[in-house]
Amino acid sequence: MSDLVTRVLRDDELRAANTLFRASLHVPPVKDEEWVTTHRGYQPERTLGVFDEALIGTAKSTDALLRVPGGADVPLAAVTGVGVRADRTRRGVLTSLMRAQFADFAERGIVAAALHASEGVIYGRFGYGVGTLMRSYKVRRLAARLRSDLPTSGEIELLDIDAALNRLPGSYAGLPLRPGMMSRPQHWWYAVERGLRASEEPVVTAVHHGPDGIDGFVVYRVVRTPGSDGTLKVDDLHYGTPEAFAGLWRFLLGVDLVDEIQVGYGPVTEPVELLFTDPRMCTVTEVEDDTWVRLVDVEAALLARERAAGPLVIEVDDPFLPHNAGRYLITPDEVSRTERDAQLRMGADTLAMAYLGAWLPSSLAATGRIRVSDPGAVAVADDLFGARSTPWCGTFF
Ligand SMILES: CC(=O)SCCNC(=O)CCNC(=O)[C@H](O)C(C)(C)COP(=O)(O)OP(=O)(O)OC[C@H]1O[C@@H](n2cnc3c(N)ncnc32)[C@H](O)[C@@H]1OP(=O)(O)O
Repeated sequence: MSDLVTRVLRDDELRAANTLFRASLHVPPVKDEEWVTTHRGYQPERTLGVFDEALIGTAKSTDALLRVPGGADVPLAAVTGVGVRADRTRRGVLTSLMRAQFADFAERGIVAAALHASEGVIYGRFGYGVGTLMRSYKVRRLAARLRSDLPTSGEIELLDIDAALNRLPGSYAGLPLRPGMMSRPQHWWYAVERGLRASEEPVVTAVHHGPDGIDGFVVYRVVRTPGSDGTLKVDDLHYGTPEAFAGLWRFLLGVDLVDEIQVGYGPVTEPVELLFTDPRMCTVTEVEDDTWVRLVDVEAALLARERAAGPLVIEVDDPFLPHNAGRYLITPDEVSRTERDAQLRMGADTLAMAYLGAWLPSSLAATGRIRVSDPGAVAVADDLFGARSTPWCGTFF
């Protein structure tokens, strides 16, 4: 593999990278007329390519911010567009891309990286772990009744695509974020634009106006098949107040010619079923991994999140990013390197699974992912990393 070259791609090489990525997912290339909007989704200088005689592998990222427990934001690289030419897989091309990406992230002070994995076996070896979770659910639109004690204030307004692209970025930026959520950089909205404009079904955006402006929105499509009522598919749903939560659902339940509402990407701990007089109107169809998170700078990551318990000494193994390897003393006041004996030992991937609160350390210990030298430390770690709600990213990239 020594004759491989891995480097940042020039702007005029991005289309080939996009075509390669799509081919690796068995998806046709974008059409000429779609390339203009697709291209705008690429942040300059953030796409890597691996070459032998030709381009054989690619990965890209977008700079953003990650909300961590306690409310701080850390620099995030949102990684996507990973693909290797089918006749060049299993020769270390992805490994080379990951090494080059992490070197760049570390140099630029990125604290964490995140991605949506196409398969569960790929990214653990590079120190990524399941850091947020998501659930899919469906609601019986014709039978569901909202509880009478829900708030009723606020107004719904429909926006066309141009107005939505104009107003949603600012609206999203003003909403409170859960741990695991991220800022949405302009390049992300550019990438969304192509999907909105290329959709076969009309895409509808409804915003909820509260007393201080837009405090929630939903983006959806209605899919109708001959002989049956439609299915309303929610692509994006965010809100900042109970009024907006109830108001958006009141609106969705009122959309005509719809039998079922499907939400494919929601938070695990979002009490939608409690909006209805009969909670069984909502059926959870799937709970699965959302983002895989990689702590590029373990010390900075631990410092940034809330630490309401401790002291705790953990040892982190990180063969892929050795600067992270070693022992850390974590207390409510500080995070520092230490020579003290470790109470818990874990890989960087496992720490990433606990970091945002997706998995309790006791669960990680029970499944052998955390090696325990001091059994009393497991409860301390649960108090330290345990979350009030299951982290969720809520932005697909
Ligand atoms: C964030 C995103 O964009 S997710 C989309 C990822 N892309 C895809 O799924 C498209 C289709 N797949 C591909 O393009 C490629 O197979 C990739 C990118 C998944 C892997 O690329 P490769 O160059 O084959 O990976 P590489 O050779 O560096 O593999 C490193 C190790 O991971 C293993 N590995 C990599 N991919 C897989 C896989 N899909 N299944 C099982 N093992 C895998 C390799 O066997 C190797 O193991 P080893 O070190 O024990 O020998």
